[in-house]
Amino acid sequence: MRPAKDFFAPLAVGAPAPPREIPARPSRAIHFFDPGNEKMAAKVPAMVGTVDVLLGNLEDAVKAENKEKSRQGLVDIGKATDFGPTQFWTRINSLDSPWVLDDLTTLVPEIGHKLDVIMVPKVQGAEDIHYVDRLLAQLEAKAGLDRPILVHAILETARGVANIEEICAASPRMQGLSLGPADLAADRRMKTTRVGGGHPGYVVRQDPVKDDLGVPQYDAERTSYQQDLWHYTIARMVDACAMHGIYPYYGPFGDIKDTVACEDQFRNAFLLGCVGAWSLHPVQITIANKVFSPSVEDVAHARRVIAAMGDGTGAVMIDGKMEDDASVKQCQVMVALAEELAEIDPELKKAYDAIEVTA
Ligand SMILES: CC(=O)SCCNC(=O)CCNC(=O)[C@H](O)C(C)(C)COP(=O)(O)OP(=O)(O)OC[C@H]1O[C@@H](n2cnc3c(N)ncnc32)[C@H](O)[C@@H]1OP(=O)(O)O
Ligand SMILES: O=CC(=O)O
Ligand SMILES: [Mg+2]
Repeated sequence: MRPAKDFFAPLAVGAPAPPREIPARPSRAIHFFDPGNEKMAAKVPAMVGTVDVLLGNLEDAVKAENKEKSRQGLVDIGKATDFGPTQFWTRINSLDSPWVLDDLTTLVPEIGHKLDVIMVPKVQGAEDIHYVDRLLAQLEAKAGLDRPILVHAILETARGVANIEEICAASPRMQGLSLGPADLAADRRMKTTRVGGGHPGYVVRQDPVKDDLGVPQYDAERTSYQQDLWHYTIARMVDACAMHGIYPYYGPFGDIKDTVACEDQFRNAFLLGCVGAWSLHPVQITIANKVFSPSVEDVAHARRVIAAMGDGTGAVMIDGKMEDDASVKQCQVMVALAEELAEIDPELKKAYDAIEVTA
């Protein structure tokens, strides 16, 4: 552990100072594309401004023989594109792969000035972040960058989950965490075969009804409810991120055609405290933008509570419900997010501005 006095010092002579605080930037959808896939890459310039984060993926889903092509494709896109309000991220190959060193030593000098965040997969513990942190500082210094590149870790190993707090605290560059349900399921030896989402076998069943003599009727019809496989891990991730002032994200939802279940999964994550989710296909951008933007009804209610609560202390009744210091704080979270999103999304701004705050 670095002593507190050294925590914010650059890790290489000439490297930019690490951030003291991670700014809250809209990142409802982190949209994945393969920069080596000509069809996908060609769509990227037109996606600027329609999605909060564009992420050039170099890791899983890119075939081994295409790794160099995708890396070069990312360099070309990074150089040629003006990203405007959209953040530009990449997911590098895993730290134990033969490609990651070339990923970092190529990307930082070539397009480091454009990259906002580097996503690191399969992070196991603080030592992985320390490695990336030092190497980035050296490369940034060599490239003469004046702004540090932030680091985002994917939570996709059992060890990573066990070490979650130390990962969040490992560097002032840490921007956030994403849940990686596919790799995590494999690493935990969960008996699933999907990329995120639920499972029809993971249920809680109603107790058997009893007959008039009190005998349980095991064969009688019973209600069962599918449960959320990811609840524990998302909640753990949200707490760790909140504690460290960084941002939690739900990861991939692989059933592209099941837009309804994708929306449910994203909304569960939003309600639990995540700020965004991955989009693997353009159709998922629309879902994420909708789900991770507070609804007009929620913003209207939140503004009403804030107005009624005056200095934020005490208790009031609104529509038969008690509101007090704790509920007004939740309302402030909602309104702060709405204001942040309104700055970059004219449609949302119009909708939020049209709200009339009633007594
Ligand atoms: C577990 C994990 O690690 S998840 C993260 C890694 N995985 C990924 O990054 C996957 C990214 N997404 C993809 O590779 C693709 O979307 C697939 C393979 C899932 C589906 O691709 P397709 O079968 O081509 O989908 P579909 O036919 O619906 O595509 C429609 C159009 O959208 C384009 N498109 C599809 N996905 C994307 C994308 N992510 N970004 C930009 N454009 C896309 C297609 O090129 C196609 O273009 P066209 O109309 O000019 O032909
Ligand atoms: O990389 C993501 C995952 O789910 O695995
Ligand atoms: Mg993965």
